[in-house]
Amino acid sequence: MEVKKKVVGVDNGEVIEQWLRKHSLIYTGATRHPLILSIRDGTVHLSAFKKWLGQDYIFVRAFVPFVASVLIKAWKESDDISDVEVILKGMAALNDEIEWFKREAAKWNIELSNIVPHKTNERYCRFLESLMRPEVEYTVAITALWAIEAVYQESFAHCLEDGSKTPPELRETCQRWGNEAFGQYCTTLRNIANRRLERLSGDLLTEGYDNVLKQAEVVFLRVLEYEVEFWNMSRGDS
Ligand SMILES: Cc1ncc(CNC=O)c(N)n1
Repeated sequence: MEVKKKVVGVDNGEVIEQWLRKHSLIYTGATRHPLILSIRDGTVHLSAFKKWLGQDYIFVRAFVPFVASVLIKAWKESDDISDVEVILKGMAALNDEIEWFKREAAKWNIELSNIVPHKTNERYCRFLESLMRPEVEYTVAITALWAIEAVYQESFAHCLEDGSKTPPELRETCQRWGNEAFGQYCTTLRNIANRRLERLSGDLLTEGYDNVLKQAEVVFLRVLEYEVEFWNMSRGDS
């Protein structure tokens, strides 16, 4: 039996909000990357956009089994049955997304079957694979899922804000992740992650509680690093 002790009277705010303050530099690096800023100001090189599109299709194909693994963890470990439904809706959206990638690639004359995964992409996909292991706690995995989605949501929403000069032919791409419903999905994921992380913060006597909290923070930071590298790769910096 798990022994738990909730610390009362201690409230440092929500864990993720604390991390966002603590790691704001790297978070901004991932969500306001020069590639995103160039889309927003209309100076983006279409070669960079096309490179991103082809590589991201490969990434998303690997992302599907990762999300499936989070779904399994939610089913096994979550204290709230609605988590499974939230993740299932996310998976359903990925089904549409894969079809969208195929249509978008055809529009740009990109042959998806010929795309060779870039080293940076392979590293990120291997990282996802490491998070699929059963030993990785649900709390850690859902934190990663939130972070991965949030970076895209914040990045592409920025390209749609008033005053942005995003080229018309790229607006649909920005809409895909920058739209309100996707923003809502990310907020729901963050709430789930916060709920799980806060439970850990309170569970002083649960064995390894601080360990899982640390693991989740490290995974959050790794996601941000991989996202920055992914943008860099698309610009041809690596
Ligand atoms: C590299 C990367 N990060 C996050 C996302 C957004 N999630 C699913 O589409 C993505 N497509 N690609």
